[in-house]
Amino acid sequence: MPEATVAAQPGVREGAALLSVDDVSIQFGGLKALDGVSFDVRQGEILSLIGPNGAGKTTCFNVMTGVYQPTSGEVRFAGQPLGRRKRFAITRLGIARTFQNIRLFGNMTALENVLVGADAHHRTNILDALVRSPRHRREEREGEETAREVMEFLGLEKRADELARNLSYGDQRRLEIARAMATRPKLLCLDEPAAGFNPAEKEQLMELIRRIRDRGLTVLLIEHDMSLVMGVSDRVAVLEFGRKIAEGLPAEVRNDPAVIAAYLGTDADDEGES
Ligand SMILES: Nc1ncnc2c1ncn2[C@@H]1O[C@H](COP(=O)(O)OP(=O)(O)OP(=O)(O)O)[C@@H](O)[C@H]1O
Repeated sequence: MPEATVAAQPGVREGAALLSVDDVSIQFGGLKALDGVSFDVRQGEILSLIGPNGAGKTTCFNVMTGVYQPTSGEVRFAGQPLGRRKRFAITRLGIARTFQNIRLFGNMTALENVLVGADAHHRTNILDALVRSPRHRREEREGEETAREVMEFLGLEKRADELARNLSYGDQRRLEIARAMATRPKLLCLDEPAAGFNPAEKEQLMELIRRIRDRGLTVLLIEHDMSLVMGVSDRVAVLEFGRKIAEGLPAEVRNDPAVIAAYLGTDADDEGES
């Protein structure tokens, strides 16, 4: 993969805020899905966003990726307000995400799915594509290079020519991550990547998330599986009913009475593991 893919955001030093969610609220009819939420995702960290069902975690991702506009407050990426940028513009800025429910193109090959991600940075237009201009051919070549490198990183290189729908569940989940990584993000947002995984697969996923961070990416994780969250996160932020109720190191958060109460008084370890 080209060096720029893995480089840290220029001008953002390790540990400084890469993404800032600043007093963000969003209302759906009578429901405040997010209510004055603020937190930073620091350059180079793995931050987990946790909370009971309906707490607002996915809504937060949707606000960060241009799916929804906040009713008030602001999201800044590398110091720039996202404003009313559309999804593709936010992808180009360097934020990529996966979805809670797998969203692949089932009738396309694994490689073609990843190429969709790699295309995010293409500058050529339809005319370039029609006449197969040199720039278009160069972008295609670079896109394929990036896609194949990312697939290899995720151990999917042998699946490149298989239809996405024929891949195992675990490989489909990894393919989603590959597609997001092929957009060459600085911040990778993973929405419940361990859903449906057995303990061995969760271990592998933890290892993968660390390797992704070691490539220079910053990772924001939504996850219900507490052993994974506690095992992989540098810091954890907790939402409940659209409000942030805690933020800190994993050990601090797991012992926070408000967090324990939010998980209905059950041991946080039990959440999501049923
Ligand atoms: N487009 C929408 N229109 C109306 N309500 C919405 C919309 N999107 C989310 N909500 C509501 O906002 C609240 C927060 O939802 P969200 O999906 O962000 O929660 P979550 O923390 O991701 O939950 P889960 O862990 O179950 O995925 C929920 O009450 C949900 O029903």
